[in-house]
Amino acid sequence: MTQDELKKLAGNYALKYIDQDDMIVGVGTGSTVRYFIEGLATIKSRIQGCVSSSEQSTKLLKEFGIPVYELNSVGTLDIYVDGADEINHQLKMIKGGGAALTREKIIAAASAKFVCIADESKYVDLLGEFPLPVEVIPMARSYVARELVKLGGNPVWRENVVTDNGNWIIDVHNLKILNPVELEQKINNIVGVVTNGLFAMRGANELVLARSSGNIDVIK
Ligand SMILES: O=C(CO)[C@H](O)[C@H](O)COP(=O)(O)O
Repeated sequence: MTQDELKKLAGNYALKYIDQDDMIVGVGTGSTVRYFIEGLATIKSRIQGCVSSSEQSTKLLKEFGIPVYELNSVGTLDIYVDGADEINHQLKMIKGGGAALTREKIIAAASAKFVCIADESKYVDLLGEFPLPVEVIPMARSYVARELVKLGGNPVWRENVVTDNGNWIIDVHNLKILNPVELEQKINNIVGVVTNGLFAMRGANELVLARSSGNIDVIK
């Protein structure tokens, strides 16, 4: 199966988590989530709506006629479904390839359960081959980059990308992430960093993993 077919498999499988009527579902961003949203559209009469992690997902949800709520107007969400750029065996992730990491992290924090949907290529032993995205306040870009070098990384500014929050992204290459929780905290402590793409303090609760064979494994 192609990677795209596997993403679709994982996205569709996650509909099983919509197991009550009138749920408000947290949705992430990206090509795997796109399939989840397409699936949600087929059961939209059963849900109340969604909280969205990006302008891109909001647009798609609205095109499908799915109501989109502000996070501030709802309580704790039962479920948040999102993809990942890398996920390890402890279900800690690198996210932010689509530059939506900050809103994704906020909704994940405000949800009781985080279900990650991914194809097998994302499942890794060690995080860090995928460059770690860091969202920064624009005026802090070069200061933050110098601090990231001190942590052993090779920061590269993702030019021409402005996040939904009006900020910039630095991708940090060559990090061997042996302690994701510690690194997440260290990077978040650099002044000018909004957040970084390590989802380690709050990882996923379950991973819906589409194996290249076409089988789905649910890893908890
Ligand atoms: O973190 C993300 C966006 O900020 C995405 O979840 C991540 O990039 C995976 O995307 P895709 O499903 O397209 O491979």
